[in-house]
Amino acid sequence: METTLTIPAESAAGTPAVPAGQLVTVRVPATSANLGPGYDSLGLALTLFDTLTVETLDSGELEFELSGEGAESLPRDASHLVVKAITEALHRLGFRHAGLRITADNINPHGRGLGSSACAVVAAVTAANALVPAGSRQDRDWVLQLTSEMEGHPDNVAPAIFGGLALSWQDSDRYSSTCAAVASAVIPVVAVPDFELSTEAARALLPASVGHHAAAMNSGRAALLIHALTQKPEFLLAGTEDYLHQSYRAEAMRPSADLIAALRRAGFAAVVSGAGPTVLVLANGEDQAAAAVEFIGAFTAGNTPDVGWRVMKLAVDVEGAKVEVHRR
Ligand SMILES: Nc1ncnc2c1ncn2[C@@H]1O[C@H](COP(=O)(O)OP(=O)(O)O)[C@@H](O)[C@H]1O
Ligand SMILES: N[C@@H](CCOP(=O)(O)O)C(=O)O
Repeated sequence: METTLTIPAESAAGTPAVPAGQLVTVRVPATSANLGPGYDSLGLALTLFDTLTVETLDSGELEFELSGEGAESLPRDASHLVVKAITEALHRLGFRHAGLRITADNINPHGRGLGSSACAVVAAVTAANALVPAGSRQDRDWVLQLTSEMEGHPDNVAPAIFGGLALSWQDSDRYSSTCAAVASAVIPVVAVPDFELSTEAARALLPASVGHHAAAMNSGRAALLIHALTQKPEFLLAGTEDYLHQSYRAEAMRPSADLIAALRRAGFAAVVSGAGPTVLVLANGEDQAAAAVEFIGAFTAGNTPDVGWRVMKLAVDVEGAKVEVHRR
């Protein structure tokens, strides 16, 4: 999560409010970005979902019903990320709200590298877009532009919007993304530790530039990774080698870095999920996925006794953000 977008106070004057009583629900998948060498460009949607319901009010109030992740700690005012993103999205669409009831069931763990902030802004912007009249609504590319701007990089928001494996890139003022079909043998396994690392802090650890050799090595692996993910999973281990970010961040997530090194030595394609500290294994088939779960259990029991890990065998979500309009 990078950008805080603010609306000038005077711009709200004269802007129509979305009528009260509109009700939409959006379901958005968690995402694992980077996948090793795909820093700020590759991301995979996972079958772990946050659900956001937004109702427009005319009371001027903000009401919150929060459950799951962050229910006790997230702010219950205009500084809540979902409220900020809805407010900004409505502004860009030529509207404002006159009060909101936010009901959020957050399953995606926060600050763990599974794209929770991207999940939140995609849900919010998608909901805002569904709340305005049909003639004012925009397409999913518009959602990609705004949410990438909010996040500062497109690699989480693209798979959260479109589902599947998203390959994203950036021109000076425009984000683009396309999807590739993941081979059915590829099974994502995540090990989520009980400590957090904010994406902002993890990005601050990266150098301003890297050498030509590292860039060349990384290009080769990123190209190989797409082939491995889509057609030849036997190349997943080689294709997930990264030269741009993981080594610089390792000290900030030592237990995760140790687990990844051990998994890779044992032949599993393990990487840092997003900016960490979650560990992602891209398993080649059910047997390897089961073996990865077992390996993680045994390694962490013996080597990271102070860290609690939640290990989940997931699947690739191919639907992306789904919106349901209850009342308009
Ligand atoms: N569903 C949500 N509702 C409100 N704020 C959220 C939500 N999800 C994430 N956030 C905010 O984003 C922060 C995590 O963002 P970030 O550091 O980018 O980690 P992550 O890897 O989980 O995206 C949380 O601490 C919280 O402030
Ligand atoms: N490319 C970004 C991805 C951040 O993902 P998150 O899930 O940790 O927010 C980065 O590596 O900083």
